[in-house]
Amino acid sequence: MTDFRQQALDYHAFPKPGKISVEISKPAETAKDLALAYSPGVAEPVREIAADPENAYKYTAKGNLVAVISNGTAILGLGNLGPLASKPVMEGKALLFKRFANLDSIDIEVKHRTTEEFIQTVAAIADTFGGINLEDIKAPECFEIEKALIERCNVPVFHDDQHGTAIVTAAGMLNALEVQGKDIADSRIVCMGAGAAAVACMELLIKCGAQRENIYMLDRKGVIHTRRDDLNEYKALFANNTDKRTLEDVITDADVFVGVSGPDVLPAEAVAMMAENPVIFACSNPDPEIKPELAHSVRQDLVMGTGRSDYPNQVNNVLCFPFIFRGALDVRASRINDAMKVAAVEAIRSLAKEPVPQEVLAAAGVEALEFGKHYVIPKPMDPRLLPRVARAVAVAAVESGVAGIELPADYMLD
Ligand SMILES: NC(=O)C1=CN([C@@H]2O[C@H](COP(=O)(O)OP(=O)(O)OC[C@H]3O[C@@H](n4cnc5c(N)ncnc54)[C@H](OP(=O)(O)O)[C@@H]3O)[C@@H](O)[C@H]2O)C=CC1
Ligand SMILES: CC(=O)C(=O)O
Ligand SMILES: [Mg+2]
Repeated sequence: MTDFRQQALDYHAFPKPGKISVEISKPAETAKDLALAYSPGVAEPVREIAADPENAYKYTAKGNLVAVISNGTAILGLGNLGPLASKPVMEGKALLFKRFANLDSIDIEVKHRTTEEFIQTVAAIADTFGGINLEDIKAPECFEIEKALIERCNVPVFHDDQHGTAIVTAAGMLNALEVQGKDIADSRIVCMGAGAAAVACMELLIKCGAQRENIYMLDRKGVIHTRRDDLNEYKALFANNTDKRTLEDVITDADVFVGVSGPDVLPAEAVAMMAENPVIFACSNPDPEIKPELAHSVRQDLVMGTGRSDYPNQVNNVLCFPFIFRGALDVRASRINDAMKVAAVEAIRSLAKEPVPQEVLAAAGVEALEFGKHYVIPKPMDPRLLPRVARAVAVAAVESGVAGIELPADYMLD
């Protein structure tokens, strides 16, 4: 473990600190090149953009550029460690945007006093980018921030911990329940955590057929129920009219556990109390709500997922955010709406049922992958995710009327 810690630190430190860099995309060698790139040539696109802001897509990198913006208040499951400490995660998201969707991305960590100050800061720089990916901003502020920025910005604003997580969780959950022979409409769901990811995941599962009254959500104080007087408006949406108060109360006969809270909060004894053929998505990063080895030690009939790359069934928003932004930017969508999110769920979900190419098996370090308990969701390095998800999202944007341009001919047809 210490060895892995040192490997991770060395990976970030050498040969050059950090994980991203900026490269130039035009010749800049000769006096003529510089005259075009800078003075006097640069004045021409300036005038064009001043005359029509849409020309920024034609003459600058805007259309392929996503800002990853955080204030570091909910860094993975590590908590509120401040903006600067979030920088490795945000650089990591930028790396993933580039690696999986060839989107240029830059991380921006914002120090602020009030929520309004954060909103104003982001709104003021939004036009520079084709889209804004908000990351690791804690609840409940994240809800107000995202809503305000969607209203104020002309480019798509997407809080990844809410919607990226929800899309991937829904895709994996629908498949996991299918494998377990269960219907989401009848499934009893326990959600540990009541923040950004939890609220969005449960709202999307409801859109996918789950019954709100079958959901038991818990925060640090236990079950969220109608007689609590300390609930914010987002938790209140999940207040259950129940006498159940503890994890043990609600986990008995539960079909599903979704963990978007913190490490090691699901004991093995609780896993043993779940219904037959349960689904556990322990998504907290880097340490899940229960280690897969421990969960499997008490029962074999599980579908088990975590947020990590080193176990089967990685339920992680990396399966969504690069591809949903690719599709959204390619048709200049003004926002990422529900139709686009549902399209992403279906595209991710259906890919897991197809044969897996050899290159994906090799990258995953396994000999075989087949739809079933240990493979309910595609691997992030599956190259089919880009065309499938981006196309589904772009088509949905066009059909739902939020696209700024038509779908390019033959867009992402594989
Ligand atoms: N796999 C994935 O793709 C993703 C995973 N996550 C994970 O989900 C977790 C939450 O992230 P996010 O929603 O953004 O953060 P938030 O800060 O918005 O919410 C955290 C929530 O978890 C609850 N919580 C924290 N610790 C415990 C505990 N010990 N017992 C019960 N509840 C607890 C908090 O309770 P209270 O309200 O009482 O403070 C709060 O409701 C993180 O671990 C993160 O890594 C998030 C996004 C994506
Ligand atoms: C994966 C992710 O975004 C998180 O754990 O916060
Ligand atoms: Mg996150």
